[in-house]
Amino acid sequence: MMPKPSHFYARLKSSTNIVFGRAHFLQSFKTKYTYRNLYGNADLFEKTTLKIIRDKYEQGTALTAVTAYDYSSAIHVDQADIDILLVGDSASMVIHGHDTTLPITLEEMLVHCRSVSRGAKKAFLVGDIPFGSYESDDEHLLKAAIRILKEGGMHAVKLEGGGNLRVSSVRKLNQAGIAVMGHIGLTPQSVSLFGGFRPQGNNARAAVRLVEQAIELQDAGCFSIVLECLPDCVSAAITSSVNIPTIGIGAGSSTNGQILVYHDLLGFLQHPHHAKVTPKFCKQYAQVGKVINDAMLHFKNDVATGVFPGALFSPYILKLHEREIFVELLKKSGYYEAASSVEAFQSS
Ligand SMILES: Nc1nc(=O)c2c([nH]1)NC[C@@H]1CN(c3ccc(C(=O)N[C@@H](CCC(=O)O)C(=O)O)cc3)CN21
Ligand SMILES: CC(C)C(=O)C(=O)O
Ligand SMILES: [Mg+2]
Repeated sequence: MMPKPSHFYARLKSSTNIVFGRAHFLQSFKTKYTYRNLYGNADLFEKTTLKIIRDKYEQGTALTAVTAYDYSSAIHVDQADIDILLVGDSASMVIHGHDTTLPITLEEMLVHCRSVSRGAKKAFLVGDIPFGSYESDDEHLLKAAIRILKEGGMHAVKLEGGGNLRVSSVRKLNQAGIAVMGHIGLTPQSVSLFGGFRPQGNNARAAVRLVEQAIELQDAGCFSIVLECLPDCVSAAITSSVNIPTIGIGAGSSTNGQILVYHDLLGFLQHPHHAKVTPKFCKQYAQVGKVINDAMLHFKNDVATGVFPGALFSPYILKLHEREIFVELLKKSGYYEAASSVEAFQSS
């Protein structure tokens, strides 16, 4: 049961120091009422906090992360107890069919976030801040991030890149109470600058810069960092330099966790267009695209040959008595063709 508002004020009033009073109030609120009061199910809430990620990291358990873009994919990811579910701006490519992640809008991302948050009950939900939402000013970024949490139902946001501007953005987001995941290495939103989806950290100076960026992002308050398309030894250097979990994609085995795009992991996209954007570091754990193609052809063939739906998949029945009246009524109204088609049906 939620405490009545009068309890809040009584407790606050009775404290001599308002700062102490607030801390005391929060502590006693937490222990006395537990999160069950706020979220309905304390077990589920516990599982969705950052704590589980932190605990796994500290225990040395590898973290798993997968992207999802809608309700049904979110359920699949969630049911497998994947730790982190990322609503990636890769949706721009795998869902919307663009060649890069640049065109997807904040509004489109929010649709994906809302859909995913309805399906996922356990995973920690992270939403990518799309290109164009943080390049101009922090005000803009803050508004986008707040919408991703408030309207999209995410638990945290992810933003790409390092350097002074990003570090200051991460600080501002943290000040606003928003958990941030960093993302360095191949940051697809910089495809224009990179001139393609080019692997990063392939010379010593660039590799050192990445280590520095990771440390800066950690110090700014990121709870985790995605490392994309880096040599294994560069990921290892980064991972050992920070005390927050690194999550790799095409970044070798030395990170604290791995992330893959849903469709890549499932071998969803067998279409030639996707062959060109399914990176070579993706392991396909199934050939779902082939399963879909085969099912489509099977359905088409069944309809063409009359196998589907057949009696088995035609569940709605007019009882014999009603059918006879139906025929009579049709005849009375002069619908002779309709009547004989019902009769033919009866005799078949
Ligand atoms: N389906 C999908 N999977 C992803 O992992 C993914 C996306 N889409 N979209 C957003 C980014 C883009 N990513 C990519 C895309 C292509 C390569 C790739 O093929 N790189 C080549 C070099 C290409 C070049 O030099 O132009 C490579 O050799 O790694 C890598 C990462 C990773 N992300
Ligand atoms: C590949 C992951 C890390 C991502 O940012 C995305 O899917 O958008
Ligand atoms: Mg992304």
